[in-house]
Amino acid sequence: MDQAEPSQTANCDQIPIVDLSYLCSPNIEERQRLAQTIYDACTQVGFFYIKNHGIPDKMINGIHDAAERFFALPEKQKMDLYIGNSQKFRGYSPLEGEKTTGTDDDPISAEEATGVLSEAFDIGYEIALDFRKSPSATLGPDTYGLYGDNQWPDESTLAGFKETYIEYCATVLEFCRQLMRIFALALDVPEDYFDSKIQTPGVTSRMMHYPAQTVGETREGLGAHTDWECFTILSQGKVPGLQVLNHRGEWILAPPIPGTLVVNIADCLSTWTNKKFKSTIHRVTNMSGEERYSIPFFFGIDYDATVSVLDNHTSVDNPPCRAPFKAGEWVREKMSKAYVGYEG
Ligand SMILES: O=C(O)CCC(=O)C(=O)O
Ligand SMILES: [Fe+2]
Repeated sequence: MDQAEPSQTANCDQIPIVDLSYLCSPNIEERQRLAQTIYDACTQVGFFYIKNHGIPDKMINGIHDAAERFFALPEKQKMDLYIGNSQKFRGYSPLEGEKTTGTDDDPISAEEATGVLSEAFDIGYEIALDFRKSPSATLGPDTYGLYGDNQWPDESTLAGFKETYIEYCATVLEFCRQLMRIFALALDVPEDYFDSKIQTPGVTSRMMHYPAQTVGETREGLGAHTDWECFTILSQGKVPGLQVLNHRGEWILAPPIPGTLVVNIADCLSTWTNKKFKSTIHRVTNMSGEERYSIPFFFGIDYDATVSVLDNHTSVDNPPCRAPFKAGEWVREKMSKAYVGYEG
């Protein structure tokens, strides 16, 4: 892993903490200052903790309780929601259901891919988790087969589970739209630059459960990877396990810090910036001796929208790193590789 390209490693020994108090400040200078801090974190590290983010503790605790209740269900009940039954990669993925497939520069072939030491429950964008959509709205075209059709446990199995998860996602989704405006400022484009591209955003969230690893265990909780969308908002609960690759090829720890969430830049936003923002490689190894639960929320632009390197981030000496592509095409291809064994 010491061969990774600079845009995928953190240039630091520690993950910075960013105070988001001014995220929605009416004062543009305060927003600009925050944008500069975020620019520095994204160009040097690709990961940062956020505090004063406005997502209530009660909601975060509620979603972790829901995750613990979900994973405590008998395997049979979880398998009723098996992700392999979904055309859209939604549902329950049992222990070792997902494979470590490596990164673009350091891929692991399907034959050599090992199962991860975690189980997960995945959902994607649906109308109910978007405060901006009326409950009677319907989903538009689904060119890439990634919107809607979540597999939810019944109320009789897990009372309140769906409502809790939907409310959490709706709140985080709105927060992400706001964060996208600060990223626009940080990238020196109009603050509303991305607004038209996040009408029906490409969103996935997952609950994850990592059993405590024992000494000598060679499987990882989650293998080294970059995320695929624009950025990720991660709630880690209380148990450490997340590690981030730095420029010296060392895995630095990103333990939970009370009152914070973690943000990391993912491939699509890194591409918009011609890789100036790092999509940093990370992994999870749970050596804590305790069960670990985390809730990543992956935020991307509308699947039908095009990711295209920003003109003001290219020059004759620094041409676009990639030709424009549809967000949905990229995400679908990545998902098909990670969930080896079925096509979705
Ligand atoms: O569980 C974590 O802390 C990180 C999970 C993660 O990196 C992912 O799901 O992409
Ligand atoms: Fe990740």
